[in-house]
Amino acid sequence: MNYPQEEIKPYDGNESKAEQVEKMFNNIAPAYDKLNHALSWNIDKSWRKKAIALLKPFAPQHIMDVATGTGDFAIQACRTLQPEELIGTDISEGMMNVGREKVKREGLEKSISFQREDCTKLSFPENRFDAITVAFGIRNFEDLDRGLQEMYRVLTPGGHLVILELSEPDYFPMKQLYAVYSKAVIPTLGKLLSKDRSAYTYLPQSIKAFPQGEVMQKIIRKAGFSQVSFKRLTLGICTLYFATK
Ligand SMILES: C[S@@+](CC[C@H](N)C(=O)[O-])C[C@H]1O[C@@H](n2cnc3c(N)ncnc32)[C@H](O)[C@@H]1O
Repeated sequence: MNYPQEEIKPYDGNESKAEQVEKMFNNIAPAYDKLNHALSWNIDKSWRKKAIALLKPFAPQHIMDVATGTGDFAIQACRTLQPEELIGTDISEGMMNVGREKVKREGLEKSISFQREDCTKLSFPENRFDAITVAFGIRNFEDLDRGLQEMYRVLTPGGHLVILELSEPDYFPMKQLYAVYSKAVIPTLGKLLSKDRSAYTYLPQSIKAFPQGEVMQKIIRKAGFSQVSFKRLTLGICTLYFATK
């Protein structure tokens, strides 16, 4: 255990964090998209857009979307970047099944495929991808360092990593607004729509514990990445990290 969020699990019980996270996302998969867009008031779409725009100048052809979930980031990246292949990877088949249906509906099956992979032990060879994206997934890893090292290993030299992660705002008024929103609105709406209150209590707790800004920048560097930069979005409720192998 290196970081506090690695200790925070969605449920009580002895299963590992990875097992509990997989169970949680399988549970909430049918409600995830609706809840995600409702809780973020659709701002998540513009965050993904900003992240994808960073990759555009490099025209990556082999992309992996880690913790792809229901595939929103993968679909948006595929439309904008038009790569030769985009593989969405995740530990939750329930989430990816929703994604598979969406990809079919969008007619993108030729470009996007899904594969069950735990990012802390990827089955891909070295230098396999020229870009990796991760949106709102890295916070759930049982071993953050290992996950970053694995992404570094499978990226080609000069390839890019883009991470979007939720964060806690530092300043008035967003700090105070966020405190109320995360303690009252998120767990209540989460329980109502997904029937899994633990999942939406876990969400703000894991955001609070997760390394942010400069601290996270150092952790990404420690995994081997260079030119690591970050930008706070929407007054700090989300942070966008960009790094190069
Ligand atoms: C909040 S969802 C994000 C989904 C998607 N990226 C998006 O932008 O909506 C987080 C996803 O991370 C996945 N996940 C958690 N730990 C993982 C791991 N170790 N390896 C791969 N995926 C993981 C979960 O199963 C879940 O689908």
